[in-house]
Amino acid sequence: MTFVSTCDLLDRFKDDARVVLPGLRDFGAVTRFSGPVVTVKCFEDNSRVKELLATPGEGRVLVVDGGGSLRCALMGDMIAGSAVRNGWAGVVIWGCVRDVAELATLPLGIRAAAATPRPSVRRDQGLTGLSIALPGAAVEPGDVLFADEDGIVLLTGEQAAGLK
Ligand SMILES: O=C([O-])CC(=O)C(=O)O
Repeated sequence: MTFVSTCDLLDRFKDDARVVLPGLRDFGAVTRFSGPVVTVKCFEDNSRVKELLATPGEGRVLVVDGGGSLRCALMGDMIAGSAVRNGWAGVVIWGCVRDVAELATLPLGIRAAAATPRPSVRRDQGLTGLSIALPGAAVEPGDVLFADEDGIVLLTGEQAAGLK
């Protein structure tokens, strides 16, 4: 997908573009990324994140509503490496990551609230394909997410299809 800067998107779509509140940090080696959204909602359990990132990403972005938990990490270098091998454009997590030094070397867009060394416990819980939320912005499966140095913006698939 053609990359358009988040500032240009706001100039064009104004209040019709959804902007995630500032605060998610950049952990990957790719700072600018975009793609259609796949959603996960989970809490301190990264079963769905691991599963989905092991399937073909086809340039999509996995958006994880982890409830903002700072108690454990929903992705580390093994799962992020699987995302790279499977062609995901990025992973945006309202929650934590770990293995920060390794994540910084991976050709993947990665945004998360913070880092913590504690892994999550996989109990096979969490749902995919739901309407979820990042701070300040609702996120629907099939939205298109754009991330760059200025922030994270969401458009509907229809709005994004009109960008050329
Ligand atoms: O396995 C996990 O839960 C997270 C992790 O450390 C990795 O992806 O390397």
